Amino acid sequence: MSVSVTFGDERLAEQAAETARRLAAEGVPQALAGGDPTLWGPQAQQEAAVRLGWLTLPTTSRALLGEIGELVARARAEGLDHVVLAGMGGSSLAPEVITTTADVPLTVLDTTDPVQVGRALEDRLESTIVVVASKSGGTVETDSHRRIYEQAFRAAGIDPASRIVVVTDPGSPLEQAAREAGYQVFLADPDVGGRYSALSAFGLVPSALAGADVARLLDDAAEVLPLLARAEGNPGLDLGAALGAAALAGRDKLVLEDGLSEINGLPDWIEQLIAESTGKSGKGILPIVGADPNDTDDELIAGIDTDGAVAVHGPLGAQFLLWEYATAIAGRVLGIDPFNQPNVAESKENTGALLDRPELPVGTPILVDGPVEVYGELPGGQTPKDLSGVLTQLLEAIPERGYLAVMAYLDREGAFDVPTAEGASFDEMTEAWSAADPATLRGLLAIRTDRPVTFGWGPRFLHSTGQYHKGGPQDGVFLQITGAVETDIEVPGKPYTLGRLQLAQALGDQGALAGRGRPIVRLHLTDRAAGVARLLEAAREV
Ligand SMILES: O=P(O)(O)OC[C@H]1O[C@H](O)[C@H](O)[C@@H](O)[C@@H]1O
Repeated sequence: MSVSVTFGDERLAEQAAETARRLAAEGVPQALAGGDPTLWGPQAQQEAAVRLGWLTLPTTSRALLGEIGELVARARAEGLDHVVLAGMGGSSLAPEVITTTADVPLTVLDTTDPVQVGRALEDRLESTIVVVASKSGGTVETDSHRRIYEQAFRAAGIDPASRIVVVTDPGSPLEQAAREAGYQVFLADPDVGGRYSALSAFGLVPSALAGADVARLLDDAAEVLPLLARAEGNPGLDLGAALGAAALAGRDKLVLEDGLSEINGLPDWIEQLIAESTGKSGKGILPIVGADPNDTDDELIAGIDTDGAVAVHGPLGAQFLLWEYATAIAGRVLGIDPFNQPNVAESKENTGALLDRPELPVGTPILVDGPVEVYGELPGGQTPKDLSGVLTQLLEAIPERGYLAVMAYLDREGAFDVPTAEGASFDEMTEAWSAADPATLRGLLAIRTDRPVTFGWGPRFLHSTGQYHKGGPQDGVFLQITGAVETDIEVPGKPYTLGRLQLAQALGDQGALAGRGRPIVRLHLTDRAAGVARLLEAAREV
């Protein structure tokens, strides 16, 4: 196995080398590899003391392999061939990369979209096994999924205890509920934060059930371990020094490229790791996924097994550990605590308060353009005549070093349901999917500006880039998209439906962003399919 960090940019290589030398002289690599919690200053020390367990996971997680193997064998013997993972952020992003890279199917539920959850429920319930994964055990989305699946299994005459497996931290409310219900429980290492948990039970249990070789993942990570205490020839130090030094020098937009890499989807996982770890106290590195570089001077291109100003080569297990270590190093360089997420709770609290109200305060649209209603206040105060005018005004409002974030509280797989002509070629099908996919908006807007345009699915991004949006540099402009719900799903035992929760999540985050004075507009699609089509059409007219 070869693991390396290489530089395609001389200036960056020099800055990184200088920073790495300084860190080595301070004894940082050795101290980090040894789990020293004092590296991020006195304020971070208490949290860091219980957040460095990821450094030993490549060896400690091996103890889980026996029990995981037995679970996999049982699932196979019982013909449970549909693996569903309910988990947000760090509790699902790693398994998603592991299984897409291994090319094995896993249905990930990190959404409150009723259409998307409904599709999963209708898919092979009789042979479904659900992994409910939540470190805290209190995450509302995951709690809702558990309740919904319990009811669905019971209604189908299936004992939920034979189909629900839980991954959580010891002592969490989910552990208690799971024990009472008789579910199999995997307890994760509590000294590992969510976004650092790829090589813990959170990454391994669902991935193994789906058919990925998780022992191999640990082997590949274990090979990196001995390098991490080194002052020289330490790829984690080189990467962390590069990320930190570049950001300090103003290159704080991190374009993640994975070109023809065999590792599939790692940028989505890195996005959470970097955004939540660094985006706070008005500082941070903004990860940009799925976008072409703009060649601006605040951009840093990082390649995963492909070229870049900095490039990281190595198998997936090694990549996980390297990026985690590098993020901790970058945190030290930037002077932030890489283990907390101080602003995530705000939107959640807003959502909770909104759900207590009899009606959600949606407001009155300032403009209606066919199937798209526009809510909020446009920067500049004037209301344009149509949707493309709205998009133009948002693009014009992006500050010099800022960005536009598109946040779609919609069904992330909906585009694949679009009817395609019989006998359509793959290219024709791709074209049809792209024309029905809200994510297509990102690229259409990106070509109208040289500022970064990011795209996130709500509420998934709330557990990832949401921290950066609220805690990082206050130069974002925000575009929310919500959609009408035709068939809603009740959350058993709760006074809300998924649709209401989803809308409350959008409004809760809107409140947090608007409260910071950030420009934010919500587009509501009164007909989802027609709304996406109109939106993409309007973006082409900008
Ligand atoms: O695993 P859970 O406790 O359910 O948490 C899932 C996610 O929730 C929060 O929003 C955190 O900011 C994330 O870092 C975490 O990954």
